[in-house]
Amino acid sequence: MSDTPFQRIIIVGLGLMGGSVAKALRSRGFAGSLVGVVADAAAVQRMEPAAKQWRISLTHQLKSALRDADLVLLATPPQIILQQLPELARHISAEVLVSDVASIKAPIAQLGHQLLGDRFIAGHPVVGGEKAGFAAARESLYQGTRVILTPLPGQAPNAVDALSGFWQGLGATVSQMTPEAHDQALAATSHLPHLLAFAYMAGLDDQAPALRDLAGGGLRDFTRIAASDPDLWAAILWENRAIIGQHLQALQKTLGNVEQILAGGDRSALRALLERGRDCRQQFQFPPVHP
Ligand SMILES: O=C(O)C(=O)C[C@]1(C(=O)O)C=C[C@@H](O)C=C1
Repeated sequence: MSDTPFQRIIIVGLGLMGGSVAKALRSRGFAGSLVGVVADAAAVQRMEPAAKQWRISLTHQLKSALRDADLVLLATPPQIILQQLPELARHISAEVLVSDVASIKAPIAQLGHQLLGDRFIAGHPVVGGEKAGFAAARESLYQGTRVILTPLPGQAPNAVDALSGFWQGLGATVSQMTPEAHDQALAATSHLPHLLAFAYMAGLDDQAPALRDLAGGGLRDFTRIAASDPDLWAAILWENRAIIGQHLQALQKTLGNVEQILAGGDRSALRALLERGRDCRQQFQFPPVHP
């Protein structure tokens, strides 16, 4: 990691995603300066011992941190990124590259480009976990995973290359698409599955006292992501609500179909649907499972 194009990196938000970037950088030998911007003075105090172990300097003042940076990585929830971008734009110098890790791209890319022009390249490492916070962050999180960058067409190729090189240095494979295509695809592969897992468990709430000791790994695996942070997911789902609404309509059709199959007693149609589901799943290339 000594060959990273950036030597002064600021990570805004040291939760699972930002914390994992910091730990990955240090464990791969990054010797430059690493500053973590956290919410407030209490967070600085609370996180100081853990941050020290990873040679991360902490501050809660974004403005003063920005003085000394060549890469600023926004790793706060999307609703916070949308609030932080204007402050960033007011204080940042011309040479700094800014990126983010949010699951939703169109509104962030739009505002980022509007405020920072070529200096902003939106990004999304397609990996995460239901556990939040710096303690849950892992140095291996990005190893073998995909990072999607959504630059403007023709945007400064040097900056895009530098950011790609940064993520590749952490073990990721980098690709590019438009923010709109990203949000359309991720609605199906990530956002709707989260919504369904949360909604399914919410629907079981009344029966939970009777069912709680009767679940196996099936329910655990199907709903693991319903253990994720509701604030974070409310923001992601809200920002992508129009596209998710379209996907929900398609899903309702599928479920209506299943209902008809069951009501009509069409066992071979049921089997065919399940087979189609299994075969479809086999086409996906999932990221590595981390312990
Ligand atoms: O593994 C999980 O718990 C995740 O939620 C990861 C997951 C996903 O696969 O949907 C969620 C959001 C991220 O932006 C990317 C990946």
